[in-house]
Amino acid sequence: NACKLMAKQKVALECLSYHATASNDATLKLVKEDIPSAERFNLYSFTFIDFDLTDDETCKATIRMFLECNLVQQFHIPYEVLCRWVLSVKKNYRPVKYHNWRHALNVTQTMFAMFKTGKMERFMNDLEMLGLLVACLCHDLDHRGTNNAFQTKTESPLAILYSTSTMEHHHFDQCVMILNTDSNNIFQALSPEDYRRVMKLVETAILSTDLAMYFKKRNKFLELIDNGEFDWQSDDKKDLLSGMMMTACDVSAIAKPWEVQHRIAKLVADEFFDQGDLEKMQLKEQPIAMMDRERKDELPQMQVGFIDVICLPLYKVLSDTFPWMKPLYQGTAENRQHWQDLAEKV
Ligand SMILES: CCCOc1ccc(S(=O)(=O)N2CCN(C)CC2)cc1-c1nc(CC)cc(=O)[nH]1
Repeated sequence: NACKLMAKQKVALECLSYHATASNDATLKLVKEDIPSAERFNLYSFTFIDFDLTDDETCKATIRMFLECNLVQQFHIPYEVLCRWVLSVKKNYRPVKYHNWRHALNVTQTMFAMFKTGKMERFMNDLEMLGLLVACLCHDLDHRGTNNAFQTKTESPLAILYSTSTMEHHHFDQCVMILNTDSNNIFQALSPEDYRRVMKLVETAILSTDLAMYFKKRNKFLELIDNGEFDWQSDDKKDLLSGMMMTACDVSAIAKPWEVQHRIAKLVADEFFDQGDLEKMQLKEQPIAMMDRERKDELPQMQVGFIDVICLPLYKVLSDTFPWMKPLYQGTAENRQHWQDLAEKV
């Protein structure tokens, strides 16, 4: 309707004033440079840490993951297009405290480690691996550091465009916009059939990162496991497994070594508190505990809740079914103890 059209134009206008694609200089510079090995970046490990990587190195680590999965050769991705696309994706993440480019890189690296070290690649074909890595890198594009509830409450243009999974629809929109920008289309050599399939896969995967959808899907997933499901090859079962893997990657900071988890949790808290401040000032309303900086001493207890309600159940069913995913369950269980110790101190 007219209202949605207006909202779409507002969002588009905001993008017009700002070139979404990477510059040719930046692209050609990246094309010319050597790409360090996967071992140099520790890409095969579930304890990968990005803190000491420069922005340039994060782009090279991303390219290394695509090369390691043999996707560049397999799908005839022109190398310059891959470089431009990675730089364009990075450029379309905002410098917010948590949902930024570094988060996207970490989620993508966890998916890579799941394929390789977690041995999940045996359940995925090449097109699915390509789609899931692209979905991870794009899953939070143009995040503003505020959640779906905030879009609805402030009647933001995005909430008018998408009434459910508001941000996740926008992230997918941005992913499509970048692929449709000149010389950024890494899928350009795919057959029309493969193109349609991989875009559907990317859309489903990005939408599955809305935690509100996760609970519904997890129950369905648990049912399949209880019924002794193991082939995972039919489309709807593959969608379910991919959705679980996307959430597992999205929250995987919870499984990192304690110093890393503790430092990332502070970034998450700071972004939540910024939204809480906006709600106090702009909306004159009391934010939920998670976003209220006056209640920061409840944070350790909230993390224990997050681990018990969202993270451990997911990593348990994944590691029970796919044993090489166990490090994610183990890392999370260890961090639960650390958060519990802090919760008891307060
Ligand atoms: C660290 C600052 C506090 O962080 C949290 C507080 C509460 C809960 S919650 O599970 O109770 N729950 C989630 C669903 N909301 C709708 C209601 C509240 C989760 C987090 C949390 N989320 C993420 C993902 C962005 C990462 C992370 O490390 N911690």
